[in-house]
Amino acid sequence: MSAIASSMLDKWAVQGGTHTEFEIDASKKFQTLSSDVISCVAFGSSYEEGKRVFQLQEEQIKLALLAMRTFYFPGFRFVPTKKNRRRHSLNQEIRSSLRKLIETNGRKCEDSKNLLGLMLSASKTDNGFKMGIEEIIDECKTFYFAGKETTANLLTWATLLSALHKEWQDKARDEVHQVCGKNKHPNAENLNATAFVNMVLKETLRLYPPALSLSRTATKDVKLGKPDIPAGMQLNLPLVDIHHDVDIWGADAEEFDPSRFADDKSYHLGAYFPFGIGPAICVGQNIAMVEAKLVIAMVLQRFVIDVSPSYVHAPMMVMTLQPQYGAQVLVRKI
Ligand code: HEM
Repeated sequence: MSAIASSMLDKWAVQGGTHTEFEIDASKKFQTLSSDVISCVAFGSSYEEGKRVFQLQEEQIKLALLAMRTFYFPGFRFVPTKKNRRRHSLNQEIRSSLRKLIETNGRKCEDSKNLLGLMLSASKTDNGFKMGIEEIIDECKTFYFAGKETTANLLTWATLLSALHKEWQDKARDEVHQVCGKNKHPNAENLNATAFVNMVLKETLRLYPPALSLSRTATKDVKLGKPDIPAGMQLNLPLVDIHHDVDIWGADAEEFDPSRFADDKSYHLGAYFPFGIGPAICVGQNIAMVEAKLVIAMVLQRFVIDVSPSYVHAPMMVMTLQPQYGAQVLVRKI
């Protein structure tokens, strides 16, 4: 991870050339970085190899959003309209790209402990947990999707908020320099001691949670307080609204204040749940937080960040919460 982050930051420095300060779109940079990290850490491949899958999934998201905004007639998805045919062919192409990727990288992953290696070992066991290739492809699809957008958005909003709140950026950088040094890559031990970075990330996840809401379907009749919920009813948990609720967070709920998470302060499970809640809670939350802490710490080690005059604040929901016109920031080498 640190090698991938370091290579991205080297490219920033080259992009700046002789300029002391230059503009980057943090959103684009972090999309590529998190794609690379998930490809490498989970599947032992690189962004270039997984690129086609990411591109196809982006097109899938656009088509899924269109469908979600349209009135749905049961069975309509089987009608061979132009969009439905494209949806089908995208799914086929993603599956065949992943199948090829598994064939190419599978052998070298077999002895490694990455996700693909573990799934391939599970495909060879004779116990009740044997996984078939189609199941492995399904899991890969989920991990590619879940691992890329969410972490990229956390990094993007954390960078923007640090640029807007220079006092927190300075505190976090001083701490990183003190704990990890100015030139060395942070490691697992010293990253744990970067309390301010952690607080900034947690507050970012409160104000700009990548997943805005969760949905659940009642499997049996239940009574939740006063309302009766019949089996089969779909419930929407408006995570973002709860994270901004003044009754929970106080009158300054809209303000960015990482000190809410000082001294590892935790909140009620139903008040703060950026990674979901219950048995379906995000399986990638630890890797996502390690990645985010590492990348933010490495950015702060090398650059000072300001919001660019060209940045337009327009958070937009595209499956995850993204900046509609990009996240333009000015970076200055230290
Ligand atoms: C900041 C980053 C991330 C956020 C905010 C996030 C958030 C979430 C949320 C809200 C859910 C739904 C949980 C629920 O329904 O209760 C979820 C599920 C999931 N996430 Fe993440 N996620 C992040 C990063 C990742 C990463 C890096 C991976 C992969 C390495 C990942 C893999 C998954 C998977 C596989 C699920 C489905 C779990 C299941 O249905 O059993 N996530 N995530």
